[in-house]
Amino acid sequence: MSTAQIAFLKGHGTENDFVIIPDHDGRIELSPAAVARLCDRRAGIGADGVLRVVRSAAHPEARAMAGEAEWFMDYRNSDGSIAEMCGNGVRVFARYLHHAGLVEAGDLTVATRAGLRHAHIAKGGPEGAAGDVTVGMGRAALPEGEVTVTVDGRSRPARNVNMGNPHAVTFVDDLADAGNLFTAPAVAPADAYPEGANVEFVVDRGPRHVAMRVHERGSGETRSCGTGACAVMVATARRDGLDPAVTGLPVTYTVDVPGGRLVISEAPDGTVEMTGPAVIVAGGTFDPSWLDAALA
Ligand SMILES: N[C@@H](CCC[C@H](N)C(=O)O)C(=O)O
Repeated sequence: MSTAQIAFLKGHGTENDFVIIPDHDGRIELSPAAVARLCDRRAGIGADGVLRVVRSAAHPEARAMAGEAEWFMDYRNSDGSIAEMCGNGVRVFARYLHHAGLVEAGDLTVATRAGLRHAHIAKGGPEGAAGDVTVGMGRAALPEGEVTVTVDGRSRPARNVNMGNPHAVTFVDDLADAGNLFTAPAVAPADAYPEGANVEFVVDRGPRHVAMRVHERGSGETRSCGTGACAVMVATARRDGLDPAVTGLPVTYTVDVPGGRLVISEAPDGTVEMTGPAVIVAGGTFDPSWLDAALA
């Protein structure tokens, strides 16, 4: 790492928060330990994850998408691990691009490890309020097979949903039943999730309205998870006997998370779309030698 100061911003989507590192030409090497230190809420900047903003053409994993998406979202969990996809991250990534003057409000396409994601940045409201960002999240895959989630010695059936990344969705009577989500709930069988799982606990709030808590793989309990909320929407719709591919009608749910509210729809072609807020709250610089010293 060079000794030049590194610029960062801090942003969140329904309080799923990120350190954003603009690295347009792909010059910054972020080791897992450096990511974990940046995300440390006491010894670092503090976040659920890192969004490195790189031109697709400058990143080997995204070069093939450069013709369709100028920007690649290099997402990392707070423990430094890499995940395929981050739904709130795409909204905050789009907000950053707009905030930095790199894109106009309206439609844009973002390259991610799960492929291309199409987003729409709504024009801001009155008095400078930021508009919501909508993201096309692709289709949910629903692998067959029984899955269980165990908390405090009690096992519950769960639905295996893949939104580009893996989720186990289970229904509870009370969100407190999820217990302490700082540690990962046990999910079985292990071979249903060879790469680990994000685990969502869901309660009903009303017609087509649920609330959830989540333990995120690689980040612990977070205040929101966009892919998790989409997995919850699809699992809840199927539990409610609703499948847009069968009825030919789209279905929409409101999903409350501890950090806010997301609105999620599934279309008859199976594509899932999520709308919610995305905010940039601060920016600054850090000296990379701080990371080196901290990690030495
Ligand atoms: N917070 C994210 C999901 C981030 C990735 C996840 N922890 C994983 O490892 O799959 C979201 O908003 O989707």
